[in-house]
Amino acid sequence: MLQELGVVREQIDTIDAQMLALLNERAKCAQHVGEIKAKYGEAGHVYRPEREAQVLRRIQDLNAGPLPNESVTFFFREVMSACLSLENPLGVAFLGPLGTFSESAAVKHFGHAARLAPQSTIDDVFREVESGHAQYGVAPVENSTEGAVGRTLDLLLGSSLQICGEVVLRIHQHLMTRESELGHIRKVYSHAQSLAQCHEWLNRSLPGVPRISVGSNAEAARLASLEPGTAAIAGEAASERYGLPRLVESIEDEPNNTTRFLVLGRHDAGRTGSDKTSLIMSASNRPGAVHELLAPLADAGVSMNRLESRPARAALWEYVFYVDIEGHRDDPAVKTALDALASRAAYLKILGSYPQAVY
Ligand SMILES: O=C(O)C(=O)C[C@]1(C(=O)O)C=C[C@@H](O)C=C1
Repeated sequence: MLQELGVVREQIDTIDAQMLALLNERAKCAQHVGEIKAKYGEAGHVYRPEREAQVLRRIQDLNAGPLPNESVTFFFREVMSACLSLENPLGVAFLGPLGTFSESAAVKHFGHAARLAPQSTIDDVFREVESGHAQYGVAPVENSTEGAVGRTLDLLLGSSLQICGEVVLRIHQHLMTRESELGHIRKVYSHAQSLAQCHEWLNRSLPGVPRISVGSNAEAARLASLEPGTAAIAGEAASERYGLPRLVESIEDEPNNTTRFLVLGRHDAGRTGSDKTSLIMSASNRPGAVHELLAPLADAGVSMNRLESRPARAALWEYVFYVDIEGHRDDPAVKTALDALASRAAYLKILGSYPQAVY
């Protein structure tokens, strides 16, 4: 056996050396790209969301296995993250603390070479990017079970920031504890939203055990790592951050639980052919107004992915509508629809066009 293993390990060593040489070749190309951008006065636009989406989609198309698309996508994202950091490391603000799902979303999108800056509120995430302290921000916008994140929607209304990307994260909640059996757990810590997402599992598996709601999942994991007889419900990032073993994995009641995050910056993204555009509109308060407002989309053959209404904060209009449409604002059909919307809507704000999330 040892001889057979030795032969294959030698092959692996040779391949690793080739991969290393190729990775550094690629990194030199990225440095060269950086020099070209600087020469044409675009040094500030190092991060190119449309290019990254194209690279990842192409890799998925080329992938012949046995590695699954999820693994090769993760790997190439990290490669781009490292290459980009040679051009100019990115500062990315997100809703902290470290160990939350927002951190996982930021890492999933920007890779480990980005300089992550945890913030205490979604308002601070916006502020950090608006002030230029961070180049980009990551903010949750909707969860498949809990619905819209109202604060993010409200801030988009008044902010000058643009949406340049989206991240879709599968939310897996794990029960983590230093205890070896469920029977030893006398208290469960978690964020209220995570407790709600695991409500049925808790009723079934830990009946009568008090559930304590705390500020974040990461805080729950920190407490459970210190206090014997307790557990936390949190994601993988928290379990790794606090070295807390996962006793039962994926305990969320809804197996397709996902959260969508927006990537915010001071520019949006170029066209990739598989894009989204986000808008805010308001209609006057009379019967049929909303239907009339949305008609230009159907007329131009543009699909709507999402429609969310929020009470307007200024009493000028009763409601504002957050609309996601398929396509880029430079696509002819989208352009036609946006021109028609601009002439009908009492208020129209284009939040940005950006590549659809690459999973
Ligand atoms: O193509 C570019 O513009 C690059 O800067 C190179 C590269 C890459 O590594 O492929 C790196 C960062 C950008 O966000 C996109 C792509």
